This record gives sequence, structure tokens and C-alpha cells, in this order.
Amino acid sequence: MPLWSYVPKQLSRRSLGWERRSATSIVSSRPQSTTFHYVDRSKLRRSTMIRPKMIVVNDPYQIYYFDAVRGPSSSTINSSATLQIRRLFSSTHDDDDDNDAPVTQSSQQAVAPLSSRTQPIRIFYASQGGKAKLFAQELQQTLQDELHTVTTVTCQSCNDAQLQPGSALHLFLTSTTGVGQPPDNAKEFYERIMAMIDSSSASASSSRPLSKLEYAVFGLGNSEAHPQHFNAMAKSLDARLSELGASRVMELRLGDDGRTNDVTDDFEQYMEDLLDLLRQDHSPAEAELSTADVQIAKSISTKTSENRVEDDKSTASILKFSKTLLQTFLPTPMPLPSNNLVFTSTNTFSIQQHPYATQQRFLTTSLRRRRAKYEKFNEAQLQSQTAPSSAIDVPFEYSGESLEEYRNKANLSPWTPVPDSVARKIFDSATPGPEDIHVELGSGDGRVNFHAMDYGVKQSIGIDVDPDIVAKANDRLQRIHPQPNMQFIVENLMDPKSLAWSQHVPNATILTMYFAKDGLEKIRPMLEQALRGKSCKIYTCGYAMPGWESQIVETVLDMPIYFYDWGSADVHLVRPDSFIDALPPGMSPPSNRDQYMHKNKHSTYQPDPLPGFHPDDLKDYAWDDFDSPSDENRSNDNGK
Ligand SMILES: Cc1cc2nc3c(=O)[nH]c(=O)nc-3n(C[C@H](O)[C@H](O)[C@H](O)COP(=O)(O)O)c2cc1C
Repeated sequence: MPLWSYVPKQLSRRSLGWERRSATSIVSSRPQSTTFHYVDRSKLRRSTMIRPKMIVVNDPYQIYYFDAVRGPSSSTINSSATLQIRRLFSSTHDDDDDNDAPVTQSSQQAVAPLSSRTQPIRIFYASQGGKAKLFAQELQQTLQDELHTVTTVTCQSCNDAQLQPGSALHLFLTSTTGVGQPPDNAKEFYERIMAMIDSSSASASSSRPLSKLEYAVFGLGNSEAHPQHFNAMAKSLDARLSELGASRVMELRLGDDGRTNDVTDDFEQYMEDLLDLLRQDHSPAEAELSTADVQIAKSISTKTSENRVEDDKSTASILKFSKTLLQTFLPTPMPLPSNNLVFTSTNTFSIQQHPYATQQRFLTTSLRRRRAKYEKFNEAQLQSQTAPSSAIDVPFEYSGESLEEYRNKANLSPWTPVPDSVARKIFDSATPGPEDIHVELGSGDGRVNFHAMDYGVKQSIGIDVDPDIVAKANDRLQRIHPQPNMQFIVENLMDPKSLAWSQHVPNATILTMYFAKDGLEKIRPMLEQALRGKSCKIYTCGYAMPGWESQIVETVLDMPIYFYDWGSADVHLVRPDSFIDALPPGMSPPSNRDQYMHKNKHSTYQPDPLPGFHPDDLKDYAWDDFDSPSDENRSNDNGK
């Protein structure tokens, strides 16, 4: 079963890379490195035994940060192990660490600053046995996950036009074969490069043929088997490109396949360093903390409670990092509130309230406000038919139609996305089993349905009145997460004869919806009719079903979730006396009301405590489902 999530690509790739290896292997394979790992909560639950350094409780993402993996050896790791965190937000290489063995060799050649971090990237590989090719593919994926535009070709097919300067960052991955020779698929390329008119004698470097071309070379070789010709091709390519006037933006990296080395480790280190280089603008580790940052941090930490972070500099780092998060992930730049931070400390410390979470809460609230505003659209607004000015002002992306048309179509309420953590909370509560059939009324882009599948329901059906958004959900279903037991259909819930009421709702065992109050009011009679004599767990988001009393109310990021346990064997829908007469035949009056009332009532959602590590959790996990090549839209999807 594919696990679906809205983890942005920037996050998912890294977290998966980490999770695939499992916690133990991270510690044992890279004990000296300092890394961040970002893990979506739903996946974290399955795999981690490591306590995160920092939890950003936000929405739609739960991001866990692990930093400074410098823990005990793998043999001493157990489920309660907490990695020792060495330094918060340190860079990948700890300069003060004597034990950090260099994983790659570097040449002493000059390295020029990268001109632009957003230019397209071209990867050229030269591979005899296929390893460099694999690395090139991995690198492409990783860079694409970071939203770079990347193309990968063999060195052979690299033509002169592609070597034109200024157009792209050129990354070369080349192995050496034979006795210090180029792989077959790069012979011609090497000859061409070597034969290029050597203008190294030109007085101005700018007049050389490859001036302004920016490049970095990673070599694959074997120092033990071929000490004399170790990485000969990478070395000569790197030197030659420089001779031809190109700018080396990263020192030559020589991966070593020798017995005591693993070229894969070298390559991963190279990728991390390359990513650091490309992210430099956003790196809190590298950015200097300004006095203002520290000032803000001071004011925050004095405002906050018992367990404040020890020093203001760390606080400032976090703040800065959170700003980076905001810049990176929020669709619209927003002011950063600095007054809602609470630092708490457990074994490690975590941030329960984070500016980003606050932002998201603000967003969620603003969505609700927006919805309320939308509901009150008056005639004058409709008549003007002007499209809303910015994405933040609209509840849904209009696809050309007028607001009025959409409003008529979305006759219950306009679609507004349910935050992912709300959806997850619903299914955490519903604890679906393989027999459950989930139906989402007003399914929009289908996000809740995908979550339902993730939680293991037998079938999930999304029903929405708007064909455009249903098409969108179906498109995602077909292209990104194809599976037979999901369906998105167009039905008008205002039509009592709709298949929704005669077929789908009666079969549902879990029913979810996010309608405004009057929308709920409108569908309630049909819902009650359709569910006569059935058992179903019903969840409404944002608004309570008028006339019903929920057994549980949970609030996740300011959004209440109401749970109604309709007609289960021993629990019946709790409704005021006035409604008891209207109970469908076969249903007895409410009995276990007390059992449910006030349970979790208005509890505020906290992340689950991290569970222990159970290798079994990983067994059936279909990681590859994440790597669908057609995944390209996921990061931009954001529910739209
Ligand atoms: C037949 C053969 C010859 C090789 N010659 C060299 C060499 O001269 N220098 C070197 O550093 N590595 C040499 N290697 C090691 C490879 O470069 C190294 O294993 C590399 O990871 C292979 O990458 P590829 O699969 O992309 O070709 C040789 C490997 C083979 C199988």
C-alpha cells in the first residue's frame, strides 16, 4: 500500500534516505557527520528510535530534526537511546573535530564562488560499470527534490553547446577504467576536451573557451587496486576544465572504491556538501546571527517558561532556522511572530510551539476566516465577478469560471483543504481496519482519501460536486498513487437521489466531511436517512453537525474535529432528547453518553510521544512507492 503524504520533496527525499538506512546504520555508518534529517511524523512513527532534537509542530507538516549524529556505537543503541547532540545547527563538517576523517581527497586547486544557486544544473556522467550512472541519477533526483532544474546525460552526448558558459552549473561524475583510462562512453568527450584549443596562454582568463562555465567534478576510482592511476580521469578532467577557463565551484572530490573505503559514502558526502553549497543563502548554520536575532531570542527566552534553551545564541539559531522554513515552505511571505514560542525540555529539547506552527495556525485560522467571509459574499461582490487577487484570498483555485458559477456549484460550501494533521488525527482516532470503507463528502483534491488509504482502509471514495477538482483528484490518483480501491466521483449531495446517498454513504464505515454549518444542516436529513440501521464513524471538521452531540471533540491547530459514533453496537449517536424520536428504526436511545462526554474534549493536539524502535515496523513498508518517477508535482501540489 503506498504511503501518501504531503511531505515536500525537499523533505521527503532526505528523510527517506535516512529511513531506508535505519537508525542504527546511520549511527554506525556515519558516526562523525552532522546532519539534519527531516521526517514526516507518519513515517517517523514507523522507523525511528532516535529522539529528535527538535520537533516543529506545524501543519501540514510535522518535521523532526535530528542533528549531529554522533552517538554511541551501533551496538549500544537501544530503543531508548538518545543521540548525543553535539552542536545545534552546526555545519556538515565540524571544524573542531579531530576525529573527522576526510572522506574524500581534495585537490588544492582554486575554488570560485558559485554565481547563482538557481541556475539549471547539468549532470554529465562517464561510467564503465554503471556506478557513476546510478550516482548521476541519484544526484539528479536529490537536486530535483530541492527544486533545481536538472538534466543528466552521458559525457558522450555532451556537445559543445552544452558546454557554453553561463547557462548552467555543470557537474561531472566520472569513473576511471582500464589503466587510468576513460570509460567507453566518455572517450570521445575526453578527446574533445583535451583537443580543445588550449588558450591557457591567453592573457585574460575570460578569453579562454570555457570561461564562465561553472563546474564540479566527482571521481570514482580505486586507490588500492590502482594506486598509480587513482581517479586519473577525474583529476585530468578537473584540471583540464580549469585550464580551459572554467570556474571550479567545488574542489575536486575523489571517491574511493578501495577495500577500506566505500565510494557510496564518499558520494553521499559529496552530495551533502553540494547541497550545502547550493543552499548557502538559506543556511542558518552559515548565516551569521545578527545582533537583532540575538536580541529577539533574548526577549523570547525571557518570556518563555521553565525550560528555556540554555543560551540565546541557540535560540537565535532556531529562530533564524524557522525563518528559513517560513521562507521555504509558506506560499506567501508572512511576518514572523516572535511572541509565541515555548521551549520545553525533555531529554533533549523540543519546541512545541514554533513560529512556523504559529504561522500555520494563522494560516488555518485565516482559511476559516476566509471561508466565513466567502459564505457572506454579497450580491455586489458576486456581480463584480472579479477574480480574487491573491491565492491567500481564495478558498480554491478557480479554473476560469466565475465566482458565481463556482459558488453555485459548490452549493454546500466552497472547498477548503483540511490540514494534513487534521486528517491524520481523524484516522488516528478512527483506527481504520482492512474492512473499513471510507467516504469523504466534499472531497476536494482528495487529500483526506489518500490519508485514509495510508491508514489502511479497504476502500476510500471521495465525492465532490465540482468536476474540475474531482478531475484533479483522479489525476493524482492515476499518475502518482495509482491504486484500484480509491475512487473520486462527481455527485451533488444536495440531490436526495444522488448515488452518494443511495450507494456510497450507506456502505461507509468511516465518513468524513468539512462543511460549514449550513452545509451540514442541509445534508443532515439525507445523511440520517442513508445511515438508517448502519454503523459508522462520522467526523466533521471545523463545524459540528447541527442537532447532534459529538462524543469527542479534538482540536488540532485550532480546527475542531467532531466525532459521532453512529449506531455502533454499544454506542449510539448522542443527541438531545428532541432528536431521539427521530432515531432511525432499529437504533436504541443513547446509552453510553457519559463514557464519551468530555473525553479528550477540546484537547489540544500534541505530537505522539516517539515510540520505540521496532524492526518489524519496517518489514512491509513499500518505500519504493515514494520514488515514483511521476512524482514531479508533489512538492508543488500543496493540496491544490
Ligand atoms: C577494469 C577496471 C579498471 C579500473 N581502473 C581503474 C583505474 O585505473 N583507476 C582507478 O582509480 N580506478 C579504476 N577502477 C575502479 C573503478 O573506477 C571504480 O570501481 C568505479 O567505482 C567504477 O565506476 P563505474 O561503474 O561507473 O565505471 C577500475 C575498475 C575496473 C573494473
